[in-house]
Amino acid sequence: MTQDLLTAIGLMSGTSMDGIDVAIMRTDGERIVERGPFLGIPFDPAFRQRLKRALEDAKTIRDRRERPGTIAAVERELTLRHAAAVKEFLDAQGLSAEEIDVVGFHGQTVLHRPDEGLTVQIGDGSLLAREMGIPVVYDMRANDMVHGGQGAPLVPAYHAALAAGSGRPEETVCFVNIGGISNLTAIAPDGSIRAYDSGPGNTLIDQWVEREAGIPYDQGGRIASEGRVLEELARRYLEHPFFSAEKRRSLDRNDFAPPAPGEADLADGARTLAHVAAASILQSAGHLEPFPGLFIICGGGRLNGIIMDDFRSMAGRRGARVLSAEEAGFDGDAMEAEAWAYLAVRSLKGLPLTFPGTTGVRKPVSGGVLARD
Ligand SMILES: Nc1ncnc2c1ncn2[C@@H]1O[C@H](COP(=O)(O)OP(=O)(O)OP(=O)(O)O)[C@@H](O)[C@H]1O
Ligand SMILES: CC(=O)N[C@H]1[C@@H]2OC[C@@H](O2)[C@@H](O)[C@@H]1O[C@H](C)C(=O)O
Repeated sequence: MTQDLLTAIGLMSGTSMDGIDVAIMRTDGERIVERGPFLGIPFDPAFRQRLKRALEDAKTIRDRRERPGTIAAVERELTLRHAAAVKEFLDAQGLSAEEIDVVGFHGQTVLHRPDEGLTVQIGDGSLLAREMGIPVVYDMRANDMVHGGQGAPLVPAYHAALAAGSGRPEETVCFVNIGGISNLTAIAPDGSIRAYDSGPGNTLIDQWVEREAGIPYDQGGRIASEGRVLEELARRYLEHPFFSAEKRRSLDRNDFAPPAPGEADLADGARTLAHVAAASILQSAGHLEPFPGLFIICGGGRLNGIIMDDFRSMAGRRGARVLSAEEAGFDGDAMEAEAWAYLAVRSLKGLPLTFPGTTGVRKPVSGGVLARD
């Protein structure tokens, strides 16, 4: 593996627990030479329930190698599902395993407590490498934490590469990923990066509509479009100490809880939580100096029209433009999986994955564990 340009597959299963994203790219770990096709494979409801159970079981973990309760079995199943996803992707693209240099494997975050220096992503990198016959880089967050970082977000190095490939901007450009949790990366014209988690993204909406209506998410924001914002409830979320703290900290899915039953009807709850998702990004972007001129919105939340409308009008009042990833020439579904492909190549080359301006790590550090096939 001495050649400069590598072909890498990235695998992401994010905090929404909606499925496995597969992307492919060619890169030298600095420039993105080519972004390829993308495949999203949803989890069936029964497996999502097993993942949720694993998140519950993870609450007792004190050492990141522990696998209490159902976790060991779920980790194996998750890994085999990733191997099957790669096979499906390769078959669909007419590619063979020999044509892939490396796979970047995120795994599933089951616990994230940056204040205790603890982050756990389940996923057996060695098993995945053996199943696929391709080397795997996994566990990319741990080394950052060892060096005083928050262990997240890791996508910013990739956002910076995308921005660098789009020419020199004259204003601060801010990538926003609205996944289960939202995070942002601001890239100044001089190339400097600031990044951090910005608040709850879709996770509250997903948990709310699942509990109230038995559906996994509010498609297009249609339920929200029939409701109104409950100001009291919204304020309770937006006054959370996370937004006003001196130090930016990364979030766990459980840092915010959905409204209690009876606090809102279905539509008003969905509308209020969509407003909270948009307003939290704006509140968090308020820590940036100068305020960005352009926001590029990625992740599943960009498909919720109410979040987008709210965010457009709030950012517009601050004089900023808002584009979806696609409007900016990127693929908003594939971006995180692409990032894991990019980071895997950086890891192989010993390049930094995180920086003081992204995770608060003491110095730029690489990371990840290499499992050979
Ligand atoms: N068509 C749609 N309309 C509205 N919301 C959608 C749509 N499609 C996806 N979403 C939302 O996006 C979520 C998935 O987003 P994404 O895949 O970016 O998150 P993730 O990668 O799991 O999370 P994270 O980035 O926090 O790790 C879904 O759970 C849902 O809430
Ligand atoms: C611990 C963990 O898995 N964090 C996720 C989560 O989902 C979004 C946000 O919170 C971000 O910090 C991170 O994922 C993205 C992919 C990242 O590390 O950049």
